[in-house]
Amino acid sequence: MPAQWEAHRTSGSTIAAIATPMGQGGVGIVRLSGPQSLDIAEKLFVPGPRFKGFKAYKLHYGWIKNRNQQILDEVLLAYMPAPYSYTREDVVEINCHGGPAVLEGVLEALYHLGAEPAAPGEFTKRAFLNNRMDLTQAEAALEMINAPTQDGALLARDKLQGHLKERVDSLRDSLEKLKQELCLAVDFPEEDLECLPLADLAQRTNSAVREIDQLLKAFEQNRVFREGALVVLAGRVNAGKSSLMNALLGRERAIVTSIPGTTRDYLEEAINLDGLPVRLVDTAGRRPTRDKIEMMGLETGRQLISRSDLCILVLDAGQEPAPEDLDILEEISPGKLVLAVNKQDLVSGTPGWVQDLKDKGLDLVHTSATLGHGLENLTRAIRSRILGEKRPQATSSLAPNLRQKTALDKARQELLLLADEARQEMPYDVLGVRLDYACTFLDEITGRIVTDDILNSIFENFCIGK
Ligand SMILES: Nc1nc2c(c(=O)[nH]1)N(C=O)[C@@H](CNc1ccc(C(=O)N[C@@H](CCC(=O)O)C(=O)O)cc1)CN2
Ligand SMILES: Nc1nc2c(ncn2[C@@H]2O[C@H](COP(=O)(O)OP(=O)(O)OP(=O)(O)O)[C@@H](O)[C@H]2O)c(=O)[nH]1
Ligand SMILES: [Mg+2]
Repeated sequence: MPAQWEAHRTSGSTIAAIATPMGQGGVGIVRLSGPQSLDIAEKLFVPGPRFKGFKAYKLHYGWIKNRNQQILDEVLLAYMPAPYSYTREDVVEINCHGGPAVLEGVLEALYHLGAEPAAPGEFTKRAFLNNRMDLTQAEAALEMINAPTQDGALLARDKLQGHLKERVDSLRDSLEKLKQELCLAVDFPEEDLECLPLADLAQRTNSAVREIDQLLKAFEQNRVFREGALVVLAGRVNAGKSSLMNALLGRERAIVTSIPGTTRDYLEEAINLDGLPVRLVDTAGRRPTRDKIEMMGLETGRQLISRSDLCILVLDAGQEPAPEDLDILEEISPGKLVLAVNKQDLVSGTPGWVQDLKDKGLDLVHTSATLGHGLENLTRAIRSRILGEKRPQATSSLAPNLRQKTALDKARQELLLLADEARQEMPYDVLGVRLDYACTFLDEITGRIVTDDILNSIFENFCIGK
């Protein structure tokens, strides 16, 4: 462990928090970590008749008292002694009935006996500081909780298991080794050591860059599984955007009326499209307007479209595309566009202009939001526009998160500079400094080098009790 963290480890405080969500549940867990965990829990626990002392990793049946020494709830209690626990400290978990009043009563009693409230992510932070996991694994715990779909969970699992850490560490080790070979040539020039040939250096730098590129590619490919794809419904007023939003969600989320200009602001809802997590956004319908509020809504819509992974242009099958629709057709590349020709129930046959759009090779589906027709085709079109035919490769594509990606970018940049400087035959010690920088950026990913700022920015996103 880096020396700077010794202080944290020996700080000796015992933290407590409710580890399960607030609300009613079958079971709710209150968690303690730190040297006083068992002492504190013991003072509140009234064991059942078969209890013969606290055994590690057993569930002990009994009752728990509140801070006034009244029996509060029937519980199961687990004791996990250091260092074989989640945090590597003594951990006690109290499994209560899952109601907020019970859990708060227990927590209050723990505070009363000297436990301190845990900060967000503090259990996992302690696990990291005590070397039970590296930073990529700590982040994976959060990604697991936030995973919007099962595929997203599989990606988090790979990192939780330490596969990203292994990849980054082995890349770092190869650069470290390269640097040692360079330095040997610098430090003992008189010994006539064979210098590392520049061609070797170039080749090894190159292969490190390629390794980084693979990880960066996985970042892009898997982004939608971590965050959800942004899909925006757009088009002229009254085309049926809000109706389609509701139909896809399966509930009446957005207001629908026959009055053009019903939606003025945007609405966002999360939806799982056959495993693809989507943030579906309904926007204000387009039309010429001087209304200030409506203009603001339209501007918001435009910004959403520009950030979107996919735009669904909703057209009214009974009307030729309006200039506003043609604007969207112009603005957006066909790869990010699906046309939904809606109100299909009101027309018979395929109007000529629809055929023209199809002939242009645009992705087009016929829908009737009110009858619920064409929704599967629309879902399929959205999926295949965003994903192609691929699903995430749960075992082979290790996907860095944004923080990790940013550090990889920086390491890659150093390696490219190194390659450049090697071509200019710069001195070996100059080249060595580039390798040092690259290693430093890789170390930021795993947390071998870490600042308080990095730690805070990671763990402030956790929930309390994790
Ligand atoms: N009740 C409960 N469920 C939970 C957790 C928890 O902390 N408590 N977890 C929390 O995120 C996750 C499981 N992760 C865990 C990771 C390590 C250890 C642990 O005690 N490891 C020890 C002992 C391992 C062993 O006995 O083989 C160790 O690594 O030394 C516990 C949970 C999900 N479910
Ligand atoms: N017959 C038929 N009517 C539809 C269909 N989809 C929507 N409508 C009707 O068209 C009208 C407008 O629907 P909305 O969903 O509010 O349209 P919008 O595009 O959100 O409109 P704005 O919010 O004004 O931009 C409503 O009266 C809907 O009932 C459809 O597929 N078939
Ligand atoms: Mg609407």
